[in-house]
Amino acid sequence: MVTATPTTFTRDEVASNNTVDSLFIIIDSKVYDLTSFADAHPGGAHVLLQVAGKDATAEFFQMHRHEVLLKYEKLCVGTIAGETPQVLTIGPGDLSPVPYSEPQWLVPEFSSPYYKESHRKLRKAARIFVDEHLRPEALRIEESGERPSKEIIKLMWENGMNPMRLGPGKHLKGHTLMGGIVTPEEFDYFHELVLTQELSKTHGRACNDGFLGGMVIGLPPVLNFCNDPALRERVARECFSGEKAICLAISEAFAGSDVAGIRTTAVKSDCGKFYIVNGTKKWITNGVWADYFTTAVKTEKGYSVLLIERGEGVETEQIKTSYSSAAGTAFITFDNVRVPVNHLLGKEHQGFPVIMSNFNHERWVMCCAVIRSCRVVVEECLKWTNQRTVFNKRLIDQAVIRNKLAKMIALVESSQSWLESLTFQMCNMSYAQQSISLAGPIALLKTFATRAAHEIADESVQIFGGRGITKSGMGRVIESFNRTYKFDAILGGSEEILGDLAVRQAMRKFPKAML
Ligand code: HEM
Repeated sequence: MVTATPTTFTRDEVASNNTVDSLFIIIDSKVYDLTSFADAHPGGAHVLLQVAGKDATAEFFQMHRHEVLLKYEKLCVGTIAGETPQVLTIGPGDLSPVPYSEPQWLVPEFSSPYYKESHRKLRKAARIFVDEHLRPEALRIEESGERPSKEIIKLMWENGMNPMRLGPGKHLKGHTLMGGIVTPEEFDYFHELVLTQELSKTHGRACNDGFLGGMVIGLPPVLNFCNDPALRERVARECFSGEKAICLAISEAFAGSDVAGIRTTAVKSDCGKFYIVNGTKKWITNGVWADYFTTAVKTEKGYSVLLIERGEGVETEQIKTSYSSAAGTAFITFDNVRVPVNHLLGKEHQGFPVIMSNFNHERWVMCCAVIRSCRVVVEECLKWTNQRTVFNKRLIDQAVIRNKLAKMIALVESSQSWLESLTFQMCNMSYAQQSISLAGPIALLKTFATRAAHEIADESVQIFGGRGITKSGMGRVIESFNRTYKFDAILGGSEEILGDLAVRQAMRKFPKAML
């Protein structure tokens, strides 16, 4: 029996620690003393006793994510003399060595016309941020349903992330972006794509919305259409810094993708200084804790958009959806809310252009995120199929599994290529041109990407089996994706509405000549 704890062991020394009173195992040439852990082991003490004193590397990686070893590092008491651990530990910010786990532009032997050095630096810095700060917070609150902490939003602000998430533009002026990696002037849609894709690697779909998703869609109408410069500056400053939260309040129980169906009304007060707002809003991301509501209302001769501040007559209630409450999805009631007339965004009765103005950008952001999440799922499946043995073969050794993976990889790669091609167009078109020429293609891409997500979610759960429907352990990313990918297929315009929009827009350019 080993009495002291040396840093190296022989395999024979480990073999003699094979009882309940002294239970050692080897995983990847490292020695773990599980004597006092065995009774607390979530998989039971019995399975550990079966491998006591032995090399349990294969058994361990069939049942656990690598991160379990990192979390329980204190159980490691040494290594096997003369052996070097083989399992790679991916550090914060590192690229994944798993094939197809990174977009092509990040694979060393591939080149891309789209990305410069500043995009690569931003990728690295953003991933370090996600690995070190955002994912740990996301894992915690995805489960508890809490609002993202003030500290994390402040950290995002200090790194210039919050204004960057609204894309290129004059709102970036004066901000230091990720320690100065990229200047406000050179920041383009590819920088935004990189940031959005990195931020979506939290493994928590609701948290991705919780981390200021409401600001990404609720603040642009204020920046672009607020008629009162002082109000605009104040709201921008408060929302970027996380001091206050904003959301976009358009959809209602009566109207989802059908914006024209809204019933919330705004009537001018007799004194002419206020709008009196009455009505309800539903499925409003971040609405539970929002201080500002960029709200679509019906006015006497059309639709208008008002910036409503939380106050008397504004009530918000959490809606329990299939993802976590960390997104703060709200049902909102406006009951005789008095809104000062300088809070009108754009022109009275001409709110449609204001409502529509950010839709393309919102949908494009959703494409960036869902496509990256699909790739995370592909990575999980590739890792699992290489680790998991069934019928004495690894899953990857089965042709049927390789076929599923081929389909999933092709869907991710084609979506990303289309996304990059459209992003290049965005970089080279004015805002007005984008509205005319890209609304259809972006709508189609979103529809395609969420259909791809549907296929990928379906195949991934088949590959993971029971673990794909289990919230913890090996399949937790797969379970979460299956529960939440539909949010992208509905929010920002449903697949059906967007497909229809794209074809209708194309028909406007249909030549008069007959075939
Ligand atoms: C350092 C050694 C080990 C640690 C720290 C550990 C820890 C854990 C943890 C935290 C879980 C909960 C699920 C998860 O979070 O993944 C778990 C589950 C489990 N463990 Fe271990 N474990 C160790 C070694 C082993 C070994 C060697 C075996 C098998 C011989 C084993 C078999 C299992 C089983 C069967 C489950 C349940 C998995 C499931 O239902 O999918 N564990 N273990």
